[in-house]
Amino acid sequence: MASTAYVSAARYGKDNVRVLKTDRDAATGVHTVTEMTVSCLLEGDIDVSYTKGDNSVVVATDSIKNTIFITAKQNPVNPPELFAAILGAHFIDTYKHIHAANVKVITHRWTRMTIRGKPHPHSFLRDGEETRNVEARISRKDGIVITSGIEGLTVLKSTGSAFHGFVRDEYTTLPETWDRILSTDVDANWKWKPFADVKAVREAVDKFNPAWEEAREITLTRFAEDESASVQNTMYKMSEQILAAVPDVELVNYSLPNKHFFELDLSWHKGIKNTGKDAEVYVPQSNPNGLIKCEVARGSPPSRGSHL
Ligand SMILES: O=c1[nH]c(=O)c2[nH]c(=O)[nH]c2[nH]1
Repeated sequence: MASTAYVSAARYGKDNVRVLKTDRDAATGVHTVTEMTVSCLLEGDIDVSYTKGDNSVVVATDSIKNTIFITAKQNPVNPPELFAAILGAHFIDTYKHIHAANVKVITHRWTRMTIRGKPHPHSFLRDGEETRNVEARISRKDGIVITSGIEGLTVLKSTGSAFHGFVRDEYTTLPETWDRILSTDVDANWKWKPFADVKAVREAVDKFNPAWEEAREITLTRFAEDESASVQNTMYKMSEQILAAVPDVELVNYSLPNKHFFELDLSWHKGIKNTGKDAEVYVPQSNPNGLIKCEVARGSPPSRGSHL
């Protein structure tokens, strides 16, 4: 049968590779731990593995998993941006027919314990489900493109958030509010200007941790201090400030669920006042939730042309 189909895109590899690396300072006895979940998907001249069952082009996903462990043993895993670049570059440097590697590194929190008022040398706690994420695409054609981010940082403020002036029509039931609870799980990322190769990433190595700290600090400070007109407006201010603080970043993205807390009318019970300025007991909603996203770039918007 003449073929009427072809592989228009393909990638494969190992996902959810869990790795823990310890660093033991011999002089001080202080340990540091890094726990990561790694994904590594390859692209290249691999179509025949799909179309003909020809496995001669397949680097087994099991070998990709082994390579992740060996790369973690032989290289620093901090900052994760450098680790991701080194890991991805290995595949295009080692296999001529592999043209790109897509690496994702999720770093989980293990924060040093404070015991009897002192930082403990080898005990850690999981202080929240927040992760530090890196996605890197390492390709022959485009060099190394890295996006760093924060995910799962859950925050709430009990005032300093309003939402009014929105479209009111025959579909609208939501009352305007000048004071509401605002809560979200922060998913933010910042895309770096492309790097030519691993050497260029090494030269930028001191920029990654401060950028993550800045982005996290800006997110928390803006969230706390902004007299929020909407999730949209608050997230834009955060993005703008990250672009200003980190010159090598070209794009900032936020994706924020609006986790609603409904007021509860309790007036049916002995006339209890629990709405408006008397609201104290709220009902947290699991779903549905708002979902507000934006991407913010440097400079001025391109002209969008006429909509006429
Ligand atoms: O900050 C908000 N943005 C919205 O777009 C929106 N829509 C809504 O119902 N509540 C909110 N809150």
